[in-house]
Amino acid sequence: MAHVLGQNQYGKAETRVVRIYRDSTRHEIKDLNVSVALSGDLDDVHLTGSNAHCLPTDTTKNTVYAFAKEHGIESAEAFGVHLARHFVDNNEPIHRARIRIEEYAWDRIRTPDNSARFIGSEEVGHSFVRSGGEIRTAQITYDGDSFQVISGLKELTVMNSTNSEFWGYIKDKYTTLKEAYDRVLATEVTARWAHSWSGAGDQPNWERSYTHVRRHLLEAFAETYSYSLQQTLHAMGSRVLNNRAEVDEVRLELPNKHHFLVDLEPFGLKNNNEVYFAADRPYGLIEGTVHREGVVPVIPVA
Ligand SMILES: O=c1[nH]c(=O)c2[nH]c(=O)[nH]c2[nH]1
Repeated sequence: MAHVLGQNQYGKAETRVVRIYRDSTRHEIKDLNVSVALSGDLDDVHLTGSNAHCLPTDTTKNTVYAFAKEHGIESAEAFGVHLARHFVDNNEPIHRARIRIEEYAWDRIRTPDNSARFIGSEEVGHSFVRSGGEIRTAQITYDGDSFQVISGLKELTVMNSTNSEFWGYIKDKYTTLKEAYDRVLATEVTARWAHSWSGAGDQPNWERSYTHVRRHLLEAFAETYSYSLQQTLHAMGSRVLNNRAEVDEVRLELPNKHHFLVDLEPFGLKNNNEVYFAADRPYGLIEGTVHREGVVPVIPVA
């Protein structure tokens, strides 16, 4: 019985590229993990043994490094747009490119030492410490006609130590959860947001856009008096759409990082919402998309 070759794609995954800008003594760093996935007229590669349509994954890796030198890395998104356009526009059998990028942030190390090799304001121009915070993500897809850019972040852990309640839910014979009128709300945010830019006109200022979207996500989390993580999710997505015209859709994955009050009665102590057991699993997983009216959501539901 003949089998059908279904969707397929290939490319070098997780090319780690670090680009250092040495234009002054205050160096700049871009640290990316780039995964290329190409698809197109690739039946023969799978079916006949002919590699005539196959651009080697090794070449896609080399292209990442060469572009880091030749074009620089202005932002993860701009770099991905560049790569995607290159692979599709220059290789006839390749009809679609999907570039996934993770970006790791570095902070500058500051020191009180004022010796000559330091560049003022206690900042060391060439010394960095990897930021402990979130990982920035980007996915750029190009089909020869238009681009789709989905920016994002993951591992952004946040907590509200009050202003969160959860009550009034369905109760059945298996329900043991006590209604909460003042609880800890903590989550590790995974967010992705789709841009309206699809190739025409200038690209958005991706760095600026990212900074503001991140800020709005955090501000909405902090400012929402929450009756559920679902409500907080909607507030976070809405706030981004209300404030960032370049974004059409926001998808959030919010694990509820439960903080359970520890029973201190056995020790003769009263727990006034002060001592918690931070459980790591299982966790409630709250996921949802908020998008503009009339926009067809494009962010895949993972
Ligand atoms: O914000 C919450 N949403 C839920 O759906 C839920 N379910 C649960 O047990 N705790 C919570 N908290």
